[in-house]
Amino acid sequence: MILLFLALVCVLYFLVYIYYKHVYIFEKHLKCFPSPPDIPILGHALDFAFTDKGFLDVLMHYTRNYGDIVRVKTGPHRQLLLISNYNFFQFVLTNMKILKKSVEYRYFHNWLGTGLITSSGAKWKRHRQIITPTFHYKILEDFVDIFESNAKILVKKFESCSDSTSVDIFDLVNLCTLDIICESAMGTSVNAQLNSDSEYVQSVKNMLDIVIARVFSPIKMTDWTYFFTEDYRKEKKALKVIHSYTWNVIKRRQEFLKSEKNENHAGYQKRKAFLDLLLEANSNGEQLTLEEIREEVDTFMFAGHDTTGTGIAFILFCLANNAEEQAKVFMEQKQLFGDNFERPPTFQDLKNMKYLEMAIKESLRLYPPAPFYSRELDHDVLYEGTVLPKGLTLTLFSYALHRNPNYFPEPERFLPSRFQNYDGKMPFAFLPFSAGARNCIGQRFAMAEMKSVVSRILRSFELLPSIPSHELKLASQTILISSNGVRIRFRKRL
Ligand code: HEM
Repeated sequence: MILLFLALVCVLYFLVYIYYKHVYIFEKHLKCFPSPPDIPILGHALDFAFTDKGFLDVLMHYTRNYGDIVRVKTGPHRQLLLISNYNFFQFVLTNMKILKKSVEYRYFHNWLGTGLITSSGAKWKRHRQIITPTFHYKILEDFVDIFESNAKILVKKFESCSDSTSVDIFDLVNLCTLDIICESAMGTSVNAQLNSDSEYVQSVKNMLDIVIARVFSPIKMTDWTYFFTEDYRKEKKALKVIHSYTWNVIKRRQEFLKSEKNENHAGYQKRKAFLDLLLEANSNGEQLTLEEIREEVDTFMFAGHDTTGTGIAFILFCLANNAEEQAKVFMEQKQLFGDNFERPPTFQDLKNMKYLEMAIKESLRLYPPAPFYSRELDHDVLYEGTVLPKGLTLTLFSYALHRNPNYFPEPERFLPSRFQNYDGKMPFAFLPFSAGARNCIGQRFAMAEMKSVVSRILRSFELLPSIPSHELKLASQTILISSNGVRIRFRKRL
């Protein structure tokens, strides 16, 4: 009897504790923020489970109807603030105490370990310091010919469909950017464009699908139920392929760096891949273990391919559907290349592509490859007099921020010239690469790559709208996609 009584007290105590930690504290501090109608325990979870429109549409619906700071209850345990407010973005991104990523990022751990994207605390800080110099302008110059040679293969692919009335460019562009990042990060080629069936390419694709499925599926979210799913087995298989590829490359590059005959070593060029720079940093006493290097190389492979792929696909779509803007970008190419469109661009050429840069920025504003990114509070934080409790997720919804007419008049229009006088004026209104300490370390690389590939394509083709005209159906996976593809048409330039 006493035991039963004690057990009852324990259960009661546990329930009160859960109520206090997950309901009362949040209710007390966050009631000032507007929130859509919800149901007990599940909160707004059903809005996401039963939408036929997708996650992105639900978030946009909340923002349109409840404002630029919305309180969302994604389940019994979790609450988030959905933020598209300028001051709040600035507050979060400049606060050195809000650096921890939200729990969703843990689904990447089996693949990326705790590389830059997923790590936090002392490990993240140390790695960021060691890796930052590898993205210096001087080093990026070496990658220009990788961009050009892979863009040429993409042009060949487009040539084969230049009579077509409508081509879905999304996957083709993504294979190109996978080749580019593989060569830049590891110094090897997976030939994704020429061999999209390769085991490595398929495994990377599978991992992206599996991770996103875990974010949204209640069964796959929890490790012990995920263990019984087909995806668990698929993940194990894919990771075996990906990790053994990365390990093999690391071992080969390590041996090469040790070898005396660097200069004349057949098969290797003088250009250094990111991996070489990390291995060198290691031998200079910076102390990244080989496992940590593996994590970072896989992180580059993940972070550096479908982001730029999406970015390029959407800018091509924007130019195809805005003939006047395309003409301006093309004019700039003519000024730089004269009649010699076959000349490979130099790094200085890329810097001089100012109008193309504005067009890419405008496309990133409308179609940010990372439409939101999140932080989790590991302690209470005070924001404009309100306590934001520990455990709260802050979701920075850059897609909605970019479409706020207060910051960008006529937000739905593609107007590259708005970036002519933009820089520096409102630094927290345009954030495709995030900002502050955890901003995108690869943004200069990404911008150079996107310019280079788009320039190569524009020098080869006039881009036209597809027939019939194509309306994008935007949706959010690990990145922004269009669920019905990104369709345009090509006309070869003579
Ligand atoms: C258009 C292309 C790209 C876009 C839009 C983009 C966007 C972003 C964003 C929004 C973040 C912050 C994510 C967060 O807070 O959770 C980020 C972080 C990061 N990006 Fe990119 N990215 C791009 C290309 C690249 C490339 C090419 C690389 C590598 C070569 C790269 C490597 C990284 C890494 C390592 C981080 C984590 C940085 C840290 O936390 O210290 N990204 N990126």
